[in-house]
Amino acid sequence: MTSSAGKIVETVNGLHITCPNGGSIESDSDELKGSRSSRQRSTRGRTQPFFIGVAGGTASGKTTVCDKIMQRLHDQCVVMLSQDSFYRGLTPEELADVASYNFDHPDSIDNTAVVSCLDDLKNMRAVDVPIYDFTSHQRSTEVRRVEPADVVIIEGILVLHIEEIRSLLNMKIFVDTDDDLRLARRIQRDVAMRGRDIAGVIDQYTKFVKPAFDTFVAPSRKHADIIIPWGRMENEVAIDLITEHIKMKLRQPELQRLYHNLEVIPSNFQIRGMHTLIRDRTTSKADFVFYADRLLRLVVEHGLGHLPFTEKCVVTGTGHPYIGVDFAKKLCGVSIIRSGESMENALRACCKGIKIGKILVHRVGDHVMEKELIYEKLPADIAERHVLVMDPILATGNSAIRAIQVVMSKGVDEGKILFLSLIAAPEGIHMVCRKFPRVKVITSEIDEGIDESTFQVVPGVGEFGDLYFCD
Ligand SMILES: Nc1nc2c(ncn2[C@@H]2O[C@H](COP(=O)(O)OP(=O)(O)OP(=O)(O)O)[C@@H](O)[C@H]2O)c(=O)[nH]1
Ligand SMILES: O=P(O)(O)OC[C@H]1O[C@H](OP(=O)(O)OP(=O)(O)O)[C@H](O)[C@@H]1O
Ligand SMILES: O=c1cc[nH]c(=O)[nH]1
Repeated sequence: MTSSAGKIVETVNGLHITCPNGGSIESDSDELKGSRSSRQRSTRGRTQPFFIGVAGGTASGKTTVCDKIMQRLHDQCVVMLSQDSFYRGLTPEELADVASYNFDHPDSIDNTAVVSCLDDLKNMRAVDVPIYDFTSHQRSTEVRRVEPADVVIIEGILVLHIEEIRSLLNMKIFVDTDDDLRLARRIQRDVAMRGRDIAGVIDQYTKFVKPAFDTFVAPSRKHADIIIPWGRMENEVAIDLITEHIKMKLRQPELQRLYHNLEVIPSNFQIRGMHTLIRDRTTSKADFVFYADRLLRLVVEHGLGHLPFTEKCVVTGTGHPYIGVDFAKKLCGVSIIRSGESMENALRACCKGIKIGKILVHRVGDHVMEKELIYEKLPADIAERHVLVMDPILATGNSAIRAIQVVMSKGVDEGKILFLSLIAAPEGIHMVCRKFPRVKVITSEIDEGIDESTFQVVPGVGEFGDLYFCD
């Protein structure tokens, strides 16, 4: 099946998706609503899984919570690891006096192996996970092969206690179950499944399990994003909320999962159509400017939506009150010369009489990475304002970083800066979002990357300034 625009490769919900080179496009309709460019990149290149850590005291129900999350995420590729698999095997001396061995101390686990395993999965490499035998207190000679997945869940009493593990997690869960109930379950389980007797279990609990819970496990609760009350009743509402959040995260472009300060305007076919026009090298200058202006207006409106507001009540033409909001006061724009100036009209059209400053940066000699300030003209009272820094193209991120540094050097708080762009490369997003975690970075599409020799965004548009300003 073909169309004049190219080969039709998918039909989704009645919508035909065309791809000139006949390449494949994923057919999930939710993806179509998201950023197609970023999705194309992620299906071709590496994506990172979503990491969930589930901690809680012994026999708190961590495994059940993980199983339930996995069941609800049945349409995703999910793998589960247990910190227990990484227990160190006991030496002959330790085995000789196993009753004195503290299995609940962080040192009993090979944390280097846990972190290396998570690192491999993060880089989409398969791993061999040890198999631990609770009866012999030894690792088996066999291993379990775990393939990379969209979601990786790791559970264990100490996963939130260990900083190196914690720092890899996108979501941290603590399962909170009554101590009495946990002890009762522990006795039942260790006798039935781990070859222990009741007296031995209680002795181990009093000597090691309870003190370690109080010292390491319970305090790690403060690192949790979510604490799930668990126990006699299984908390289905919590499981639903958690899985909905994970599904939402998985639908987001990968970079948005990494950076809370990155915002990609929700796409639709109207926006995709305008992007197609400005990216088409055969588009006339007049059309390029027309559609770029429309898109820039959307970016600016979206940016303004991130400013603080106050509640305001007005009386409508019917004499009834309408409870609404009042726009933020004290803002200004700063355009990065030259391309950033293309956004000034959009900002003025939205905010009548807004002050707009300008910054000109230039690369230092042949150093693409280093930008020096050539010129700046900023409102004298900029420190009291919210600042919208504007540049349609975020490529390496060096211009944006230099401009943000200049604005901050005038006393503007990082949290009061928004960076607005039309097209952003992942390289620039990493640079800016990492360096300024409190600057909100807003863009309408994320492209594949930067050409290493020209430093242009790919697929990009080309030289935005030339296309917009030159005949
Ligand atoms: N006696 C003994 N205990 C061990 C050994 N290895 C681990 N443990 C115990 O195993 C416990 C960790 O497993 P739990 O968190 O209870 O297991 P779980 O099945 O994940 O628990 P839930 O899913 O929350 O019910 C620690 O409290 C250790 O005391 C061992 O070789 N011998
Ligand atoms: O993220 P970076 O790698 O710094 O690149 C982005 C910058 O490059 C472009 O400007 P250019 O230097 O081409 O000047 P122009 O605006 O005058 O076209 C663009 O408008 C940005 O300012
Ligand atoms: O692709 C690019 C990169 C920087 N500046 C542009 O105008 N385009």
